[in-house]
Amino acid sequence: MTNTLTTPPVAPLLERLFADAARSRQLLGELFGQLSPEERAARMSDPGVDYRAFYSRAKEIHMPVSPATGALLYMLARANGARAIVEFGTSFGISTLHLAAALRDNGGGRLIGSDFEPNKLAQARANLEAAGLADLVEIREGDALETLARDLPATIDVVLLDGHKPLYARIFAGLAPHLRAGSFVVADNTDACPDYTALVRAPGSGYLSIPFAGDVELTMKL
Ligand SMILES: C[S@@+](CC[C@H](N)C(=O)[O-])C[C@H]1O[C@@H](n2cnc3c(N)ncnc32)[C@H](O)[C@@H]1O
Repeated sequence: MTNTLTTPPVAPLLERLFADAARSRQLLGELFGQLSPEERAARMSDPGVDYRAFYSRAKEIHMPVSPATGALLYMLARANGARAIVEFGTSFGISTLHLAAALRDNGGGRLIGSDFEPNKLAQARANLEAAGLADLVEIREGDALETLARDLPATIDVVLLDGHKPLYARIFAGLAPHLRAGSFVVADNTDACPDYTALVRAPGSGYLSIPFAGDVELTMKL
């Protein structure tokens, strides 16, 4: 049985994008090298830090989910029959392509992405066009604290948290009322947001939540 993720045009496009991302990782090292230890710590843990300035300097850098996390996103969205997906942090669209491929194979739906970097928005949209998945995706331009706080689907089946780490708990709080039993939330790089993991792991929170692959948190609404 054929599927969208592992066949052309999506599969070769993802292969190229992951290769581009691996090359851009060196730029990330250089960018972090330009920050003082205090700036580095704040960048990972302070919700009030000027994160927009940092991401502007990182506008050529992909910072994608890993291939394994990408495949997991596709599997989760297929498994729970996702029709509505929200993504905090789209970048060049690598995670978006995995999730939109799942929507296509589920028979359709809507993915709301978010980013504030014009270069990344343009590249992500071009990648979705090239993949034949653009009709399923709306990428909202601006700070996700605002763009993901309005006009959300009544029910959201899958969420990816992958923008500025210290904002996860706030973004999640806005999306949580839309989750249903069986909805999944995947949060990348959660080493940097203990407040978020404490929230979803708390006994009686209404979620089952586990860490895997080092710093990814997988959460299901009970
Ligand atoms: C780690 S990258 C996302 C990678 C993407 N999920 C993928 O797998 O290819 C984080 C992205 O989130 C964006 N971002 C960070 N904080 C944001 C915010 N508050 N609102 C909108 N976008 C944000 C950055 O510009 C950056 O492109």
